[in-house]
Amino acid sequence: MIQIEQLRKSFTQGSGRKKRTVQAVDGVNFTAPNGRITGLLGPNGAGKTTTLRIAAALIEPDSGTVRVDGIDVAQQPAAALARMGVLSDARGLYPRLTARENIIYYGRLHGMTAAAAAARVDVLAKTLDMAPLLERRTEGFSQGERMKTALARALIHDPPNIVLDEPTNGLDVLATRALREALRRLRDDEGKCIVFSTHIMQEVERLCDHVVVVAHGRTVAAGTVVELSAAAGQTDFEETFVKLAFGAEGAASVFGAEGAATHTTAGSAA
Ligand SMILES: Nc1ncnc2c1ncn2[C@@H]1O[C@H](COP(=O)(O)OP(=O)(O)OP(=O)(O)O)[C@@H](O)[C@H]1O
Repeated sequence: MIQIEQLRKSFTQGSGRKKRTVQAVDGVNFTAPNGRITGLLGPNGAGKTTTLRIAAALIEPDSGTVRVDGIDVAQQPAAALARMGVLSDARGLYPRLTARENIIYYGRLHGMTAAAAAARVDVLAKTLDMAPLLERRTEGFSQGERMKTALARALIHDPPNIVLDEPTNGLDVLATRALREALRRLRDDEGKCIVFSTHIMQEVERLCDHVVVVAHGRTVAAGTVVELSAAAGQTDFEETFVKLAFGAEGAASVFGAEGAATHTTAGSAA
């Protein structure tokens, strides 16, 4: 289970008169239980990646907490990461290693024995339907093949929690469907807690048990697709999302989403 409470994070850019503070995350809250797929849905710049980077102990929050199975990520990052598989947008693989070698290497970094890592690769190859890829060097892999290998690598230590940042980016329809199928299997057969971020409504409608809508760095709504649509008084989920994420000015704001989704304050002159 992943619990995020009152998360805040700002970034400062430039210096002197050009100094700007971007409030990337400004009060994100949600709980992602085991055996469920939780979608973090928000427009560009809403703070999804920053939230997931904090959850994965890649950056520290200004305030707020992330707990993974009760473990505070900021206080015990290694213990939390041992219980978490993270697929970020950087899917760097070692090109000269085969898919199997790439995956096993991460298992060894997690302290697994060679035999345990090898056995786990065979299980993952079935779950992710990637057995034919295993002995190929990853150099020249397609986006879908890279994604599967990176996901297997993230899951090598059999973590109960899985965090994916925009996992379908760059995938075609078949690769996207294969990923969805794999995530459903991980939820249904292994009871994993799965959290993924996206700005694609159809992704959320097809896959998520629970949706957390993030806008302007904040959680603005949470529930099932049906609950959110009912609360917004809409039958169409795209309309629901626009209403929840952009409010009454909805459609007009969509075109200014980048600016509308963050709060910037000019810094004082040095
Ligand atoms: N390292 C950084 N330095 C400065 N600003 C940052 C940094 N990381 C993120 N931001 C800013 O914080 C805001 C939130 O960014 P974030 O990447 O978390 O949004 P997102 O919801 O993942 O967006 P997208 O869907 O476009 O990937 C954006 O305005 C972004 O420019």
